[in-house]
Amino acid sequence: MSGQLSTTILQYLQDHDFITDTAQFAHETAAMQAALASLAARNMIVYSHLEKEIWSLTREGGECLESGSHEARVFNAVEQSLGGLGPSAKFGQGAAFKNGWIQKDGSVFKKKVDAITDKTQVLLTQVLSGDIPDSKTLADMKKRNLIEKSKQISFRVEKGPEFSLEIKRQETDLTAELLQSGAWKSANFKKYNLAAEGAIPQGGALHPLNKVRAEFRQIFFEMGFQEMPTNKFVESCFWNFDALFVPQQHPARDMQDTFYISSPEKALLPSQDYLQKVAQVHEFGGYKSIGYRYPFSNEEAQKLVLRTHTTAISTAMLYKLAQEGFKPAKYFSIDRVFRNETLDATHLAEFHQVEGVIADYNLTLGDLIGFMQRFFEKMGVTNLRFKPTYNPYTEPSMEIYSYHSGLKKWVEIGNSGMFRPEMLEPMGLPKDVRVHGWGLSLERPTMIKYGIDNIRELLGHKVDLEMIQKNEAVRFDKTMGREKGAMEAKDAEEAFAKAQIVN
Ligand SMILES: N[C@@H](Cc1ccccc1)C(=O)O
Repeated sequence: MSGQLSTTILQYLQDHDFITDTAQFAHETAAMQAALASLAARNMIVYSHLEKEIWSLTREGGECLESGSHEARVFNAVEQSLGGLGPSAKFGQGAAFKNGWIQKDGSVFKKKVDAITDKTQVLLTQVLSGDIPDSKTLADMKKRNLIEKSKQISFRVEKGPEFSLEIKRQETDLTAELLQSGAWKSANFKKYNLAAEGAIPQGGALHPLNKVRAEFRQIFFEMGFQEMPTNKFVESCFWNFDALFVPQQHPARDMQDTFYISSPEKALLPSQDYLQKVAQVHEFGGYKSIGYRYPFSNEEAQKLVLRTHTTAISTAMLYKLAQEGFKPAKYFSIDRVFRNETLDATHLAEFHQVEGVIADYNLTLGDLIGFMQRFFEKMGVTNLRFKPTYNPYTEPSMEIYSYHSGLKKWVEIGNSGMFRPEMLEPMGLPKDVRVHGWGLSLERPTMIKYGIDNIRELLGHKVDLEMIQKNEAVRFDKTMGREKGAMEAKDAEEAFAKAQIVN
């Protein structure tokens, strides 16, 4: 509280009982209000707002007050030179003519009278002192941009029940000292300000990707899936490609598509036995396959990459499952993958892949289609179609499409398939075990749910931390279409229809 101003107010009230208008103190409004609010909180004063419309001079008006009106300046300059007058020459001529101050003699201006009274300047002085001229004159001055109307806030103040000249210290806390000394009996306690806004708590906030990830995880857990350990970004080409029966010449392995690691230079290879079997199936086939018939290179298999899909982890998990003695399993993961993409509003060089794998005896393509329908239904996407496609590691393979009612077309939302025998049998999985797999990106549904249309606002160095902090903790309207009041199935379907896998 500004002590000086408070003292002035109290002093004045002591002598006068009330202040009709604090404008008389010519003090800044905000400081005045703060001082009054503080005194009022102690019941020392009572105050109310006054709002007045006042006329004040514009910058131009101020200039005219100082150097004379435009017309007076024209009058004074005529017969010498109007050149130095600037815009005043233009503005003032008309009025100087109208006032009968000047006349035109051929092409030159001449004075018509000897002396003038600058009425405009006089009026400006009046306005400044609060002496307001008649409304026609006011309107005229306003039109000439000399004066403007503004609001002035001031206050009416009177003594309050606790009025005194002395501002007593107010206690904010009941302390042990106050209690022990007995001072609490006479102490003056500061009132709680229940209308004060609390301090914004410092703390972390969940990123939208984390929130949507949590929703996907929930669906997977509900459906009996176990989470795969995806906590490593670097993979060998063996696990990222070879074990998946991706030929060593496949375009996806090109530098343009995949980030290679230069140091360390080499990864460890898996067991000699498994490596042999994988090399064998690439070179010569087996399990009713004719293979790719090229010389398999261990060096190529040992190269290190930033994993291009989490299917590398699924593959290692399936291998482990085979080693430990096969039991039916359902695995999922949601984690980061890297691809050497051209960056644009919907593509980054890294994104998160949602991936699922189901391994069981004698699964069919029908089982996969049925499962996909149930899986996507949990997210509110009910209208699915499947289109045959090609993946080196699945056969058959299906792109998953959903009808986008906004775009009025079928849009790809995921990729899926049944892993090939060339991939599964070298692992030692029983022959009648079939494995479903599918994947989609986490970014696309998140962008749709949170209304973000540029991926760079979601991930990377351009992310606005405030956007993350201010995001709702819970989206009541946009959950996966399961709870009451959840996103309309149609909207959810549309949202997910946009969630295309980046492949
Ligand atoms: N790995 C695939 C997704 C997929 C996983 C498993 C089976 C089929 C497809 C991708 O990156 O798009």
